[in-house]
Amino acid sequence: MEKILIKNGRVVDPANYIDGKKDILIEDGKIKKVADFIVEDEDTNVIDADEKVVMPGFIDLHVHLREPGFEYKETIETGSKAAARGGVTSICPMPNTKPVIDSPESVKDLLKRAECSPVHILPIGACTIGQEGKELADIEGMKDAGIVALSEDGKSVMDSALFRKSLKEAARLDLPMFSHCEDKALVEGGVMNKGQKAEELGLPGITNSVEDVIVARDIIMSKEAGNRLHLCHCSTADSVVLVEMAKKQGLPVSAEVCPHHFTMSDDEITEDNGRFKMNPPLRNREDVDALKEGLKTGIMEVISTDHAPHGKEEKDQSMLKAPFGIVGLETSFALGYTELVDKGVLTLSQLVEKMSVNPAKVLGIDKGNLAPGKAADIVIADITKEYKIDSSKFVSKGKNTPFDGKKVKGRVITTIVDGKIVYKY
Ligand SMILES: NC(=O)N[C@@H](CC(=O)O)C(=O)O
Ligand SMILES: [Zn+2]
Ligand SMILES: [Zn+2]
Repeated sequence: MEKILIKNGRVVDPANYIDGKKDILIEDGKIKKVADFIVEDEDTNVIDADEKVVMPGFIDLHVHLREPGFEYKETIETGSKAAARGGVTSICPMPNTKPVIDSPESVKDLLKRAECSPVHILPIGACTIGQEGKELADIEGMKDAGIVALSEDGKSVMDSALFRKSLKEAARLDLPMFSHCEDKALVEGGVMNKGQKAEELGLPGITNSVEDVIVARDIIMSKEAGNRLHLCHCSTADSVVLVEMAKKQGLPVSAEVCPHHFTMSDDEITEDNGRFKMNPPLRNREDVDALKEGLKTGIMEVISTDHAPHGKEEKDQSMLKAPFGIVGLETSFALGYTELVDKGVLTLSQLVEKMSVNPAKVLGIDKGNLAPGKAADIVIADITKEYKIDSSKFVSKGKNTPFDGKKVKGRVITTIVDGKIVYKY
């Protein structure tokens, strides 16, 4: 296998308290050496990373790949290539495909399909059969087949007694539960955040309580069941309050924030168009500020995208009709760098913690770390030059983003997975 030497880059590796100029030698898919100066052999591929940052590859805990069943929106191939383009070296696909990933056979089928992927694919299994919320799935069988977490994402398991059963299985099998928090009955047809903007556009609103009551329920129920809980796409100020409360009690609770929720508030929605529609919705400024503060203080530990590709026709219509969801794999680092690091909310090292180190901790996997001996999952990025997000360049089939044309900094230049270059700008 090719030897790679990454020279002169600013290595940002918070797991090893490193933020400074280093060379990294990669051999046999692993990190061989990290030092101030490494001399290359003749047969080494040297990557000049001068003025670039070198980080552990990002791990995205929340991605929708749409295969099987909705290949017109995305396939495993296009979604995983989008990940590579975004510097994301491991992705966790959610089970809301058709059929749903709810059995050992469907997990095995997914992993077989995933052989085409340039990045690691770590599947998530559904809590209930068909995500119908009626009957518990074969969780143990799915664990044996290779799932890394459980989630009913797309909805909550609204039957609390059934949810308790899945939490107990999660605890028994040591699988984290990834909760999509949404009280279905409270949605009442809402399509965007309830507030002045929704009124202006004449659209039905989604209140914060839709999320908050299930965040509270899931924390309380996980405390009783003894499972690890990871709260998906937190969007409200009170989610942050509740996560802080759980942490103060020492509960194994983690929470993620998606780039769109810390980048944009509902007052920035310019028109009634599906590209502004996702679940949970873009919230108000106070919520956005609370999420940023939560990221800064460390209450919110993970940034993941909830990459949710949809077809052009589906999305290019009123929010009343368009499906929920926006893409994120190819813009997450740029939005994180631009909105959080460049604006002084986080250091670059803290951003890497939230995109690489902490997601690995949530899963309990040995990644997000550039020490010698570790797998060489690495991203090299340029954080100096400003550019505009251009959705027509996305390799994802989904072009549905509200950030087209947005000026950002933070461009992924090279992505390496297990010592192999899988993307080059
Ligand atoms: N986030 C979304 O708006 N949509 C997701 C489902 C989900 O993450 O809940 C999807 O699968 O499209
Ligand atoms: Zn969700
Ligand atoms: Zn999702």
